[in-house]
Amino acid sequence: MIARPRSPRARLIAALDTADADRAAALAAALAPECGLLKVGLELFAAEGPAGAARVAAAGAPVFLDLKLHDIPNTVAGAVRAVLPLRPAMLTVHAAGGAAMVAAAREAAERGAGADRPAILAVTVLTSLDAAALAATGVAGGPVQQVLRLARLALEAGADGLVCSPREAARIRDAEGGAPLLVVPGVRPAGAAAGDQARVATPEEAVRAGADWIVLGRPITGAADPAAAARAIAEALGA
Ligand SMILES: O=c1ccn([C@@H]2O[C@H](COP(=O)(O)O)[C@@H](O)[C@H]2O)c(=O)[nH]1
Repeated sequence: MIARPRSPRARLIAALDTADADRAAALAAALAPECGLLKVGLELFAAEGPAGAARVAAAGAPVFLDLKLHDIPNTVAGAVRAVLPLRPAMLTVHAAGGAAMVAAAREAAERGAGADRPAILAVTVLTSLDAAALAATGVAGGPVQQVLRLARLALEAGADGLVCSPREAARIRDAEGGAPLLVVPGVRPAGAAAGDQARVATPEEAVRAGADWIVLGRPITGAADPAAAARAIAEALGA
């Protein structure tokens, strides 16, 4: 399983959100030397399938397969088995799928790949949801409470780590300690547009709050020079 990052550059995960495999491959080639991992998400996977992910992996950096699996345990276990040949370093499931589903994902990964398995990360509360949007889904108590509740559930069920916003990272560290891997999207360099992200902070704030890895998409891929944008973020973290 993937080890914690040892340098500012290694902390950086570039999200390659595009439906175009040629563009994803070009971004991957430019960004592999500048980042710890390259993230393949729903957009590329829905458009190009495992072949799209394989083109990103060909750039040489470990791949974070951010599929946010959320289904009955048997189906999630099958999906985990199906993506193992891509050898992802990280794979996401939704904590809201419940303890049995998270446990099924972990077991399928272990059985299929042994020590070489991907880290199973549980997404807590999407960073695009503010308190009002979360309340509208029927969840009372606000994002922090819900993140902490889902974090405990997922870790007890066998998740290796969590996906949360930078706003909850420190609270998770207080509650769960240093062991869980913490992957944090909703990160914006000072002055960058938040877009649809609701719970955001800067890269430096996210790392100070306890993030192991930070995920940035549009601030990197939307830049005129994505490699330079990634380098600037790593430099701000002390590279
Ligand atoms: O709660 C979550 C979980 C995953 N993501 C993913 O991270 C990137 C963020 O992209 P930006 O362009 O930097 O906003 C994207 O791929 C999401 O699917 C997230 O944002 N929030």
